[in-house]
Amino acid sequence: MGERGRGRRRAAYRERGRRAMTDPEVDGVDEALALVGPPARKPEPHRATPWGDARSVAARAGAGRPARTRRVELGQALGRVLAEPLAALTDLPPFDTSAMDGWAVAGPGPWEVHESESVLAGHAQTPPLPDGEAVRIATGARIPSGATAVIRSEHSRTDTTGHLHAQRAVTHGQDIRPRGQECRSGDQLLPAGTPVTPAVLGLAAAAGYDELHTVEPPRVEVLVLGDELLTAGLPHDGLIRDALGPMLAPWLRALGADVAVTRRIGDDAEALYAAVSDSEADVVITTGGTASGPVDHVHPVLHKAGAELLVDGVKVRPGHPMLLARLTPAKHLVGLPGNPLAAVSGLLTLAEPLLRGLAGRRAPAPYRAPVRDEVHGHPYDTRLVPVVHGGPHVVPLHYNGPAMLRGIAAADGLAVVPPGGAGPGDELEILDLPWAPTTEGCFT
Ligand SMILES: Nc1nc2c(c(=O)[nH]1)N[C@H]1C(S)=C(S)[C@@H](COP(=O)(O)OP(=O)(O)OC[C@H]3O[C@@H](n4cnc5c(N)ncnc54)[C@H](O)[C@@H]3O)O[C@H]1N2
Ligand code: MOO
Repeated sequence: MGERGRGRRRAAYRERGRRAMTDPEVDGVDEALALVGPPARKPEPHRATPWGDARSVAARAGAGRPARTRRVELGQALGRVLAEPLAALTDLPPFDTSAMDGWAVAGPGPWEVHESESVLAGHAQTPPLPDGEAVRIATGARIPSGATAVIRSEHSRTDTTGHLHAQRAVTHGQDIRPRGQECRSGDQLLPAGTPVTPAVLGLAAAAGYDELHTVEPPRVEVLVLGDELLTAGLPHDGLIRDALGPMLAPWLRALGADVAVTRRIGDDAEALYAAVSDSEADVVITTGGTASGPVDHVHPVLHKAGAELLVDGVKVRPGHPMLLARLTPAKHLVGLPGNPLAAVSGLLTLAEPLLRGLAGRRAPAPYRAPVRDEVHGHPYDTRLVPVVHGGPHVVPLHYNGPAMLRGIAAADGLAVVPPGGAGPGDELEILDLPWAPTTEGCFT
């Protein structure tokens, strides 16, 4: 290539780099630098683990320990997962039941009505119903023996002689829910590993349970590092608000963790060492201090604690300095980078698979969706980009830089963008967030 051609190419790279530096959609300084010029040579190989491998390592670390289980009352089981299959303790329904308010009838009509008698839900067995007779019945009440059908009140009329007539054809067994229609005692209703949702609580109660045998949620302690963090008020004098403290505990709970405490620790290696060593949590999560700045104490503290680094950096943007360490066979540490979206990336890359294993949860089925717009890629690493589901596509959101939360706050998922990026219509793996956005904003 001639000098002019090279000059033009350098100018084009500079322009792309300049755009990347200022475009909030482009993911941070690293990408910007990567775009400034064609790499003179391949980058130095580093210890960073490919994104998919890092998730597998974290999942294996979580699954490698037998889960602690406990029987808890139904009211305390929400959000845990079943430690054993949920088997029905009764037939459901437990007896033949009326599905409608109306009349229980026996044999063909018209039927003689006993107005003084009626069968209500919650009452003990009523006398048998002889052929040719009808008795008033409520939804959910036991069907008297001998009854062959239920006629809805609105489909019946009583004549002056006290006889009941059906206004529609009556079929045998209509509007009767037979005993055991939903399940028989002993049937498996749900497998072990099912998250206990409000619906599961309802099913368990209906099936006769007072307590559920559940996996104990892993205990998590969050340590927020940084001298520059304020817990209230407006940023001032180089101090900024702690965005991770308020975000992580509820997010971790949504991932099945029992967050005992969120503690703030300044940039103090001794304090961090003491907090990590003394913690009785199953998982310690730190934020910040993962890089190699003068007050980035996470690596030295792990070294001093004799921890084994299972993942030390991940080929993902944002969040590449994230790490996973084994402090003891029963205690892990996830180091989330301090940049807030980088911390989210670490949460979903390392903390989520680790906690899933410890909480006895099954992995969600991976799925892909076409992306509506072009998404810039990192030259070598995976990118995680906030998206929102919109019709058949997912829509990538702006404001996805490592220090930004504006995009993720409007997102319901993260798209996994391979090195080099994706074009409109390309199918990308999607990591769902455990909630749907409640606000709309001008982000797309
Ligand atoms: N020489 C290098 N420097 C940096 C690298 C690198 O590879 N080489 N990586 C950059 C990347 S990428 C990230 S991400 C950060 C990771 O930094 P740390 O984990 O050490 O985090 P800090 O330095 O403590 O903080 C980074 C940034 O985030 C802000 N922060 C920290 N905690 C919070 C919080 N709770 N709420 C809101 N904001 C927070 C902090 O003020 C900094 O601005 O390192 C780069 N540097
Ligand atoms: O991009 Mo860093 O990876 O800001 O997390």
